[in-house]
Amino acid sequence: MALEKKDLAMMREEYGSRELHRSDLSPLPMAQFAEWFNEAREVELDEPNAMSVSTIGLNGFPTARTVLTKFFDENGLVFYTNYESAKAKEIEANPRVCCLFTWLPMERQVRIEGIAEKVSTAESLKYFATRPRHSQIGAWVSEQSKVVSSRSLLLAKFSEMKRKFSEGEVPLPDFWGGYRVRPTKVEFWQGGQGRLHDRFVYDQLEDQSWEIKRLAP
Ligand SMILES: Cc1cc2nc3c(=O)[nH]c(=O)nc-3n(C[C@H](O)[C@H](O)[C@H](O)COP(=O)(O)O)c2cc1C
Repeated sequence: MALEKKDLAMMREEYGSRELHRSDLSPLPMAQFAEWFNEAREVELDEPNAMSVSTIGLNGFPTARTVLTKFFDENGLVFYTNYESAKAKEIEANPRVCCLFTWLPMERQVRIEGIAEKVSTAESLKYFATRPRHSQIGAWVSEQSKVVSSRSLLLAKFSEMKRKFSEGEVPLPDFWGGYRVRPTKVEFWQGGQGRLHDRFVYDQLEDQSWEIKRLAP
């Protein structure tokens, strides 16, 4: 059912359930991220590890898609994908990416700009081994981002791969693996009353230390 334009314009939430003060912040952005991420898990948000990753398309337009973060630490965030997908080609041409987490029930957003690089095969293998078997086979089946004439073709290829790998472990495809996004700039946004939101940005300096600044909402 289509919303009246008027109704859509009236859709708004009042924020302000929490505040973010400079004194709350960890000196390191990924430590601060860990704190917020753990809080998102504690309140049982749906898929808090889902993030939108933006790349610069080969045509110059920015482009974005959702992926799942499977690991993070002080060195950055890791997600897994097909190394021949559109995003992979874009990262190869320009490794500058932006990751966005939107945790609406907590009135929070985290924006992470950084440089994407492939993780080692050993790291991808370690993660691949933990995936359910059908997901491992799925990685072999999908030529991600390419045009496919029908779903039945995909299903036929899935059956073929299932037969091929009917015994033993499913090997890691050489066209599949992880990217680590090493942050260079991280912004934490906490919704505030009267749209006076709290925003703090961590900028990485040349000596690798981090400078924290409050931004106007
Ligand atoms: C909730 C959610 C999680 C997703 N997780 C992944 C993921 O971890 N890795 C991945 O390659 N694609 C994932 N996708 C699919 C991507 O959004 C995207 O369609 C796909 O990676 C192809 O993107 P590309 O053509 O820009 O390379 C996910 C989609 C959604 C909605």
